[in-house]
Amino acid sequence: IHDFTTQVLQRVSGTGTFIGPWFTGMNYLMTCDPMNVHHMMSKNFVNYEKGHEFREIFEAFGDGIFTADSETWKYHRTLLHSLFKTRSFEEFLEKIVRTKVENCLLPLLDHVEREGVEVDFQDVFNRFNFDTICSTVLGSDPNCLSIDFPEVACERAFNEAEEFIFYRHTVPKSFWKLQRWLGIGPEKKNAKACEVFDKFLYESIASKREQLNKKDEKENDDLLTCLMREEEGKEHVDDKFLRDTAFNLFVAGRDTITSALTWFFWLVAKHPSVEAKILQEIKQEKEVKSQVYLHAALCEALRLYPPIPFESKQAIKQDMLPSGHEVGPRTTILLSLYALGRSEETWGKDCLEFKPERWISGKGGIVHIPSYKFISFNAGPRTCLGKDLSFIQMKIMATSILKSYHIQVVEDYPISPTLSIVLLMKHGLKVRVIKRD
Ligand code: HEM
Repeated sequence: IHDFTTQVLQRVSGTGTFIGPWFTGMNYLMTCDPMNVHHMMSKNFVNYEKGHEFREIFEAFGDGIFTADSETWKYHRTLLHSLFKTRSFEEFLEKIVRTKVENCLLPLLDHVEREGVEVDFQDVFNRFNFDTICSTVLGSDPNCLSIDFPEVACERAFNEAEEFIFYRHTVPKSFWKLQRWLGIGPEKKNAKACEVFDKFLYESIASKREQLNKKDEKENDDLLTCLMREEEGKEHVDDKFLRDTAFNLFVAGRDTITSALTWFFWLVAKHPSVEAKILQEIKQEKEVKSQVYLHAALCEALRLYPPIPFESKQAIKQDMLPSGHEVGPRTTILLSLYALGRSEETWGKDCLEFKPERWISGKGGIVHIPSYKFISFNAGPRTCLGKDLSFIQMKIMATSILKSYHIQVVEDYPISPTLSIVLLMKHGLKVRVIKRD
């Protein structure tokens, strides 16, 4: 569907109207025009919100940052910004990631190599990231990543709840609402998954409160503890508020990084010259922040395969987009991040090629590309809050793996994207790992 959308948008110069059959009520304006993106995300930001319909579809997100608008969003944004953008939080995350790599990821890959078996890298990254996000947000590690690939109920429930959201995008509102009311079909499965995941979150919150009340907490730096400490006594900081914040951070931080790393490793496996250049850089640069070529290769993977392939916005008042399209109040606008990353007008004739070099300037630094063109981390006031942290984590993981192993994708393995709100691989990424000398 993403490639199809890209082709259609190219034919209509980047913006067009999509009207579903009359009974579906599905009328959208679709765009991948960077000027429209700049207009909606930055210049006239106040006129474009997520809107009520978005909140209905993304019900499981509650009142967290992803679905919030206006004052509620500002409150969440300021709060999370103050927690994320500190040196100590960056160090806390880096320590968690490095420990997990040393204690779990590398031993698991050693085992896989010794046994000579195939492994699904997407599953490995998903498990790694679930453990990492649990440690970062809740301060505890469920150990999903281990050589026996255990089935962890809360992780599975989270996967199901997330996959389900796409379903609500594809059927008329009245249809899913009826299914929800009757408790049947995918709605029933989703309600069960949410119940399991909510139980896990509420239990974690309760045990944190107990620790804080007893004042026997160790020096905990996890986000939930920081939030409880800083916002103590504020009326709205109840269990529901903490649940919603945690859920939003799980979605933000888990599948996005899984998606980015899975497509990155697939692209690197298909481009041996890129792999050789990354390895050469790893030998020279010990600090992840100085690895320019690896940074460029990750940006290139994110351009071609943006983990969040589309976003939706709703206009509040009548407006005119730079492309000349009129939008009325409550018009839903779908932005195809996927199509924008593959637009010939923005990226040139070689837009479909994987070329990290396009990100490197003559002076050897990273070329600055405005976020309304490289939109994988969103643009304007709602730019992703975890962008810098993501690069640190992805670079540590990519360096640790590539330094020790050559990755070989299983021949003829089917590679195609899922139909979901996050661009994962439908069949995972089956690989063999070969130890380097
Ligand atoms: C490769 C990794 C990542 C990518 C590509 C990415 C991309 C995005 C995108 C496209 C949005 C806008 C979504 C929307 O408004 O519908 C977003 C928002 C956000 N991201 Fe990320 N993200 C990544 C990792 C992370 C991580 C690790 C965190 C933190 C744990 C994070 C935290 C957030 C938050 C809090 C927002 C909401 C910002 C707001 O609405 O003001 N992200 N991200």
